Amino acid sequence: MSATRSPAHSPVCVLDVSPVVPVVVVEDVATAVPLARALLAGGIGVVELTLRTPVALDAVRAVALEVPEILLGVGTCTSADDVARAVDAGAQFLVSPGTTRSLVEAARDRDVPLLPGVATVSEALAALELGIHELKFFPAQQSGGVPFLAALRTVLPQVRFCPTGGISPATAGEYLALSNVGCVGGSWLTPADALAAGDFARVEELARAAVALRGATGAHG
Ligand SMILES: O=C[C@H](O)COP(=O)(O)O
Ligand SMILES: CC(=O)C(=O)O
Repeated sequence: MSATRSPAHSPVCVLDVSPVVPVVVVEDVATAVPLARALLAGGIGVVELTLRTPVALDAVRAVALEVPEILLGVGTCTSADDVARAVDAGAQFLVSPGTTRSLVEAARDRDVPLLPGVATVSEALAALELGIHELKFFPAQQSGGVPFLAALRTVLPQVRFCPTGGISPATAGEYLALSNVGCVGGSWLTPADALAAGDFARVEELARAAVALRGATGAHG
């Protein structure tokens, strides 16, 4: 089954949909649709389903068909084959922990935005050379966190980031207050225990709290 969905127009809109992009590891395909609906109910209009489990592509297909209102990303794309499989399953944008020319070209061939990861200035420069200005900063907390991104504002003002990795509700606001951060990524909105227990009310509640982070960050620094 190949889902047909409109691709997101550019990674710019991916960074602007929500203060937090939920990064989800789906262990049981039956949780995919209810978790996507819970995120939407809590005010989060985007989800990144990672290619880290055997059921991941089935989950993407299910959400693409049954929750068309949510902007659907597929993460942990590490090869051109992953890109093809993700787009065939219904991905509207793609996320990768790193940046390679083959990933960028594969995504462009399919006309689907890619949010590729970088963790150093040289990697960010290489991405700029490939024409990409919207980047994932991964793993964010482990790679220098807020001070690193703050330092980049002066030397790479043309780049905007979605920091992901090790971010929590307690630290997300510091990232969101930076002018070069569009949104943050994190797995805390869809905890494994809540998904296993079918506790989608908790997912909705976590989504609601994540939406409120934007208002709590104040002016961009
Ligand atoms: O693998 C890391 C994910 O992209 C983010 O996960 P985390 O929010 O649990 O650090
Ligand atoms: C972590 C990350 O960047 C991904 O799963 O795509």
